[in-house]
Amino acid sequence: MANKMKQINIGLLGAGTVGGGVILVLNQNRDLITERVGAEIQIKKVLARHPEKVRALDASLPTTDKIEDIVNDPDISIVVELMGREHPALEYMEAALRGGKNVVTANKDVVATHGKELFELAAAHHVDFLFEAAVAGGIPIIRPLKESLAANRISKIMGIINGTTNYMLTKMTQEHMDFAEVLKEAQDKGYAESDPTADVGGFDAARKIAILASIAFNSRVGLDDVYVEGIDKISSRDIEYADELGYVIKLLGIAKQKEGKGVSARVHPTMLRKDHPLATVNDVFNAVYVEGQPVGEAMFFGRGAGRMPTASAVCGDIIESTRNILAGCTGRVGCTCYEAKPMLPPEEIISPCYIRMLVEDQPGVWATIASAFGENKVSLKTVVQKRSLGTLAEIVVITYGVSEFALRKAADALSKLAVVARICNIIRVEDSTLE
Ligand SMILES: NC(=O)C1=CN([C@@H]2O[C@H](COP(=O)(O)OP(=O)(O)OC[C@H]3O[C@@H](n4cnc5c(N)ncnc54)[C@H](OP(=O)(O)O)[C@@H]3O)[C@@H](O)[C@H]2O)C=CC1
Ligand SMILES: N[C@@H](CC=O)C(=O)O
Ligand code: NA
Repeated sequence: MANKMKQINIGLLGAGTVGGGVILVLNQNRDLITERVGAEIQIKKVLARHPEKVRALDASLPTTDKIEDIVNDPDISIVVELMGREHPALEYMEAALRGGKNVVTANKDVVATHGKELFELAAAHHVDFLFEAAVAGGIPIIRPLKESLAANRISKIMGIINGTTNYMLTKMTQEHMDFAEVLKEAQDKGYAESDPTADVGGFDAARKIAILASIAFNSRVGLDDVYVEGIDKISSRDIEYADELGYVIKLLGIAKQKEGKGVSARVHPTMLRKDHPLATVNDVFNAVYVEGQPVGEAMFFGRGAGRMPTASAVCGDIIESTRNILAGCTGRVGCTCYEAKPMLPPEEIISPCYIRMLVEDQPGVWATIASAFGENKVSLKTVVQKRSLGTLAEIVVITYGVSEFALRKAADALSKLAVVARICNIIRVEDSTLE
C-alpha cells in the first residue's frame, strides 16, 4: 500500500504584493515543490483585512480576520508573516513562536529592531525563525552568510540593498527622469514600502545592513548604530560630475570590521568607481559584495524587490522549515550574535569625499579654499571647475581618505569663508586607490 503523502500546513499573515506572490508560487510550482520536499505544503488560512483580494488570487483559500484562528490552530506548523510594519506583526510572530510554530517573515523592520527577542523565543521553543526575504528580496544572502560562508572571517559586507532607490538612481542617471516621477513608477511596480520615505531616506537599507552586519560579524548591530543618509539630496549635477570623474552614484550599505577597532555600519549615497562589480548593478537589481578570509571576494546578485522574486525567497524559507520539521530538527541554526563588539563612532569612519560648492569667481579664491582644507588636514586628489553662474563658479573636489570628524570641521570652516557662497553637496567616495 502506498504511503500517504505528509501535509505541512501554513498560516499566511497578509496577502499583498509578497503574500500574493507566495500564494501564486505555491500553486504554480506545487508538484515540483511537493516532489522536492517529500510533503505537500498547504496554506490552511490567510489572515486578511480584505478577503476579496485573497479570493482573486485563489478562490479556494479560507480567510480569517482573527490572528487566534491561526496561532491557536494545532494543525498549522509554519506562520508566514507578510503584513509589514512593526506592529502588530511583532506581537503576531511572538504569539506564533510561543505556540511552538515556525515563523518565516520578510519583515526587516521587525528583524532589525526585535531580532534578539524573536531569536530567544524561537530557541526556547526549538522552532525556526527565518527571514531570507528581509534582505535583498529574492537574492539568497542570509542562509549563505549563516551556513555556506560560516568558515570565514568577514571583514567587509557592502551592497545595493534597496531596489526602489537603485531603480530611481538608474532612471535618473540613464533617462534623466525626475525624482517624483520615478518614485511613482517604483511604487506602481510594487518595489517601494507602504511608506516610501523608508526607501528614499535610506532607513530600509539601514535595517538591511544592520541585519547583514549582525550576521557577518557575529555581534548585534542595531538600527541606532547605523549612520544613515538617503538619496533626496542627489541632483542631476552630481550624477553628471560622477560620470565625468569615472564614478556612478549608488545608495550603498557598507559594514566593516577592523581588528582591534570594532565594527562600523552606514548607509549613504556613494560615488563608486565604474570598474567596481557593484557599479553595473542597475534598476531594481540588488547585489551584496562580501570580503572574507578564506573566500576572498564573493558577490550575490538578483532582484531585490517585487512580488515574485521576494516570494521566491519566502517560499525557500517555507521549504527549509518544512524539511526541518520532517527531519525533526527545527531551530537548527538560530541567532549567530554570540559576541558584543564595539561600534566605531561615525566620526572615526574614514572615506574619500566629493564636495561640490559655489564660490566667488575671482582671483585668489582657490588659495583661500585650499588652505581651509589644508588646515583641517584634508588632502585633495582632484579639483574641477567647469561652470560659472553669474559672479559664482562651481567647484568640485575629490579628497583622499578623510575622517568624518575632519570632514565636518573642514566643511564648517569652508562655509564660514566669505568667498564660499554655498556647499551644495558632499558625497562619500568608495575608491580603494584614494583610501
Ligand atoms: N514589496 C517588496 O518588494 C518587498 C517587501 N518586503 C517586505 O514584505 C512585507 C510585505 O510587503 P508587501 O507585500 O510589499 O506589502 P503590502 O502592503 O503589499 O501587503 C501587506 C498585506 O498585509 C495586510 N495587512 C497589513 N496589516 C494587516 C493586519 N493588521 N491584519 C491583517 N492584514 C494586514 C494588508 O492588507 P490590506 O490589503 O487589506 O491593506 C496587505 O494585504 C513587508 O515587511 C516588506 O518590507 C521584503 C522584500 C521585498
Ligand atoms: N522597498 C524595498 C523592498 C524590499 O525590501 C526595496 O525597494 O528594496
Ligand atoms: Na534575500
